[in-house]
Amino acid sequence: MTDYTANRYLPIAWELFHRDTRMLAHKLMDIGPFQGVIAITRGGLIPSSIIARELDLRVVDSISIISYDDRVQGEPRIAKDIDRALVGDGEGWLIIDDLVDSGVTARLVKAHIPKAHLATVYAKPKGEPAVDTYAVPVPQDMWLLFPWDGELQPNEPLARRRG
Ligand SMILES: O=P(O)(O)OC[C@H]1O[C@H](OP(=O)(O)OP(=O)(O)O)[C@H](O)[C@@H]1O
Repeated sequence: MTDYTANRYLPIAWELFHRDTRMLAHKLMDIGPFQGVIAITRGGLIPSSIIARELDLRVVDSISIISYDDRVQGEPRIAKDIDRALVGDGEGWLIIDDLVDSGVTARLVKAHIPKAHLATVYAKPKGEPAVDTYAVPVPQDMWLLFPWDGELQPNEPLARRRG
């Protein structure tokens, strides 16, 4: 039997990503107000921009966590920290990422900025408990292919692919 599981990508188009992020914005409107956004780079940068626009927030900071090397998870580390003088313990701040998968990144950031509200657009079951709010659940074994990570090219039907 053909093994197609190696290709279980779920492509997310720009329009769908924008719609799902706006869905998250609606949920966050019921939870706020917030005073600023912290993007978890790099995946959190684009949703942070959309969320900041929808929630009319003008102050945006970022934190960079490096934990994957070509899809293999290693020890997570902070490559770029927040402005602590601005953010403090995170009270009233919103942390945004595109996806929570294993939850490693979200747990590290929550421990680092404990009072902030952490939200993701997409959430896999293992990572779901690590975030405060998310918009769309996705199966653990699917790889989300975000629009900035892919390009249009011809492909084979799933039934003809080999792993
Ligand atoms: O729940 P986890 O298992 O920690 O995975 C989720 C993290 O993985 C992705 O980032 P990635 O490390 O691929 O970096 P990038 O956003 O810079 O591409 C994603 O943007 C999250 O930050």
